[in-house]
Amino acid sequence: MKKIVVAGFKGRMGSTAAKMVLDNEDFDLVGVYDPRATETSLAGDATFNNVDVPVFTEREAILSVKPEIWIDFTVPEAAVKNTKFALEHDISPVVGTTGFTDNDVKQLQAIAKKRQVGGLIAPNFGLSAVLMMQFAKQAAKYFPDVEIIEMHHDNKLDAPSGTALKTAEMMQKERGDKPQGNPDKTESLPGARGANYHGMRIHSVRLPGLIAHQQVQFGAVGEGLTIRQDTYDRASFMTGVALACRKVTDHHELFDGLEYLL
Ligand SMILES: NC(=O)C1=CN([C@@H]2O[C@H](COP(=O)(O)OP(=O)(O)OC[C@H]3O[C@@H](n4cnc5c(N)ncnc54)[C@H](OP(=O)(O)O)[C@@H]3O)[C@@H](O)[C@H]2O)C=CC1
Ligand SMILES: O=C(O)C1=N[C@H](C(=O)O)C[C@H](O)C1
Repeated sequence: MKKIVVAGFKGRMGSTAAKMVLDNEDFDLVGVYDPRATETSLAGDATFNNVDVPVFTEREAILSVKPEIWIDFTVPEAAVKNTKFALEHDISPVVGTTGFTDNDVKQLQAIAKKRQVGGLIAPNFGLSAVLMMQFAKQAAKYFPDVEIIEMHHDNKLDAPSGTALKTAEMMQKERGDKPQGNPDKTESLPGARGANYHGMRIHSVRLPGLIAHQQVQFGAVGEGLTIRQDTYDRASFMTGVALACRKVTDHHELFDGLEYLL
């Protein structure tokens, strides 16, 4: 049984992940972490079947339960520190928190390499999203004019989404830099053309009722191609999180994307 700790266990994703760990016979939930938690155990919390799992508010204290895997769905400032802490204590991170900079990822990969600890940072654990990114990368080679429209629930903190940024990065490797649209364009409302990533435009929609959705829309002379992915339930992310928890300890480096473990 893999001993797992979940950081951000009160959040939308953290609570879903903690329940997935509890429900999986290959996994043992040895603790949950939130520095602002006031309870000391999950016993008494019906969301988690009243199981007696310790609640930690201090990172150091987590070492007492000897976790092998650290699942993280928190906020970027906390997640970068948590991932560093996990790697430095030979705990394999499985991180879904978005908002890591390229520099954060490089520094954490260096620590993982030095300590020979396996881990994963993935902006999206949904298989449909991983495929959408790969299809978009393929298409960008032939259709360099492209815009990303990502759509999320209105409680989301970061924009653009981690998935949109990763999609743009992957497409940029194929198409390079290319300004799009009319060079003489004007914007009577600032931001009307969206964020600019090496010439590609990214538009972030935030609405109640949505979970996570993305459309990658390509245009060329006389034709167009749209690749769309929809998340209808956060449970869909758990296939990828569980897969990562099973595989990550077989490795000795920190991967940046679920595709490296598929
Ligand atoms: N990779 C993927 O597939 C997915 C990634 N995400 C990403 O996961 C992250 C979380 O999303 P979501 O669950 O919707 O957000 P929520 O706001 O619902 O949850 C975030 C949780 O983090 C907790 N938290 C805040 N600060 C800390 C800290 N210093 N240490 C530990 N926990 C802390 C919050 O607790 P408190 O209430 O006490 O502040 C809260 O419970 C986001 O970055 C999001 O983009 C989301 C969906 C899928
Ligand atoms: O905050 C979310 O909800 C999601 N965040 C991730 C992102 O920023 O890409 C993954 C998914 O889109 C849901």
